[in-house]
Amino acid sequence: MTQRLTLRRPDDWHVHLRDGPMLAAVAGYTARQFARAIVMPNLSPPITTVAAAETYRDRILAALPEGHGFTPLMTCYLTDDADPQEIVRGFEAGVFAACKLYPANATTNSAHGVTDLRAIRPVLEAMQRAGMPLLIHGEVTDVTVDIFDREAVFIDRTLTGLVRDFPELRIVLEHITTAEAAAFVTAAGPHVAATITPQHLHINRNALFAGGLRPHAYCLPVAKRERHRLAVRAAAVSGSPKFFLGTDSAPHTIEAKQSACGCAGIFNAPYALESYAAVFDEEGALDRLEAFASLSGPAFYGLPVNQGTITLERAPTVVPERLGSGNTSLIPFHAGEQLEWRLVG
Ligand SMILES: NC(=O)N[C@@H](CC(=O)O)C(=O)O
Ligand SMILES: [Zn+2]
Ligand SMILES: [Zn+2]
Repeated sequence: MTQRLTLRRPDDWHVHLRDGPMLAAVAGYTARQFARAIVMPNLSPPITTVAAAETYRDRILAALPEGHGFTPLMTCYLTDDADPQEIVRGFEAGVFAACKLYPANATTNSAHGVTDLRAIRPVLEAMQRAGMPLLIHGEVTDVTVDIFDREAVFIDRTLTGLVRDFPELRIVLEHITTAEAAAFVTAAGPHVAATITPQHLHINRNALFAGGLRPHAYCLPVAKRERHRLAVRAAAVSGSPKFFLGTDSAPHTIEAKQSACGCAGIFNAPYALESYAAVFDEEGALDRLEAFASLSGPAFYGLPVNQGTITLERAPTVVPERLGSGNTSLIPFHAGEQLEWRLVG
């Protein structure tokens, strides 16, 4: 049995670091586990300009402890009136690593998202020419579509056409949750990839209702049936460079989660690597964790792999019931559970 695992320093290709006191509370957890992270722009108001991304990046760096060695990779939130020039200028200046497409009202802080892809065709054309990645929250917002089908329907109604019309556009289907998404990405060309969260590898939709309503298991896209979890797991451990790590760590205050209308989002940053390691271990695929966590993401984004390594040790780790204090007290993913791996440095 493998007892120690040393990997190139990994990156998180999808994280919500928030702003203000919540940023201060959570940034260190991500910086402790990852060298770089793609930081989601769904603040209120969203990050839509180069200037806003630069000042947000400064606030992230200011929230980190001395000597953190962490690089936030900033993203631009697409709206119907997104400006292709501003976006490409930000990409070429090294401020924007990618653009994020939220279908309007699909998820947290997506009210300003795109209502009709036709509105952003000039942006997509400019991104395709520049080689700038498009990151997609892939769910339809049509309320007549069952919530558990919204990802699969998005693939049929939107993504298939997008990939056909923009064959050179680099696309990441974020936080995939279905067998359909895994199959679509596998079958698509090398410009199409996907990120996978820890929660969608660990839980199926039963977790939302285990003995009662479980707000801390609620995120979007919502966890699906077991057969989908198994398909997403198979994709993650397949060794395919199209599937890589993106935690989608999405902290909300306890009050916002434990509410009559609770927010979507699972806070998984503190034990993300331990959580992924558990999955790769259970699947007999620990030898593929490095590709998933540290190699395939940089390859897709055209960035160098990180210098240095991290080490995971087989040792029981009990995840606390709660982290932090006051207004930024948070319930982490796996709260109160034991994971069999520990990040030792
Ligand atoms: N994943 C979530 O459930 N929530 C995210 C938004 C998102 O990534 O869709 C958030 O910002 O809270
Ligand atoms: Zn999302
Ligand atoms: Zn997200």
